[in-house]
Amino acid sequence: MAPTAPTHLYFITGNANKLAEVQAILDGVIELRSKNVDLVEIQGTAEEVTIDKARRAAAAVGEPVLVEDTCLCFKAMNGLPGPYMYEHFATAITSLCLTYLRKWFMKSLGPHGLHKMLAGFDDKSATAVCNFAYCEGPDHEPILFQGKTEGRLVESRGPTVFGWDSAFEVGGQTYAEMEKKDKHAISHRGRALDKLKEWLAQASDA
Ligand SMILES: O=c1nc[nH]c2c1ncn2[C@H]1C[C@H](O)[C@@H](COP(=O)(O)OP(=O)(O)OP(=O)(O)O)O1
Ligand SMILES: [Mg+2]
Repeated sequence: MAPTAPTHLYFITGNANKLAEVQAILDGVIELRSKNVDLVEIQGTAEEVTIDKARRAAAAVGEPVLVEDTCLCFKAMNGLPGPYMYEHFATAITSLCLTYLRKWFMKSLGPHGLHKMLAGFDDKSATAVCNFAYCEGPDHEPILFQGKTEGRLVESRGPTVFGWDSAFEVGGQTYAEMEKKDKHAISHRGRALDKLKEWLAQASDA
């Protein structure tokens, strides 16, 4: 059965900053309700984690749901152990990184210390990747919407309200230094939600 456009969506998150951004970006597009459901996050690639999370959320809520998973990836670290080891390294890092490492890094280094992660590397480039998954309800296949933004890891500049916003620079400004609407116009989250909006528009025409 082809997925149909929902009239409302439950955005399942425990992160208040994400919720505020998603509400702002989807304002006037769809009725967004929020719910914090404690969901088990499996180990796997970012895409697998998000799709599985959407399935669990739909089963728990019994309504159309949206979930999101964000990660910040560093080119220097991926490239490090060479092409052969890369596969093993990347798999191990992806699964570990997703659930524990990135939170551990954020907690122990904080936004002010985050740049130290790449202290030994010349390449400071980083990619912010956002995966949203929409699931119409229990027993429906989730649909994935991905957005990516290239930037670099810098010493913290701007307010340290949201995760690594003050340490991720795009076009000369950190996310934290940008007006919210300017961040949304180029952010990983804004880009992923552009795809969701496009899908919603098409699905409601169909
Ligand atoms: O635009 C962003 N700007 C700066 N930092 C960000 C952003 N988006 C996520 N982050 C940070 C917050 C969290 O410390 C970490 C993992 O995010 P992530 O695991 O997806 O979120 P979470 O577990 O806090 O919420 P949820 O309940 O939706 O899974 O990345
Ligand atoms: Mg999470």
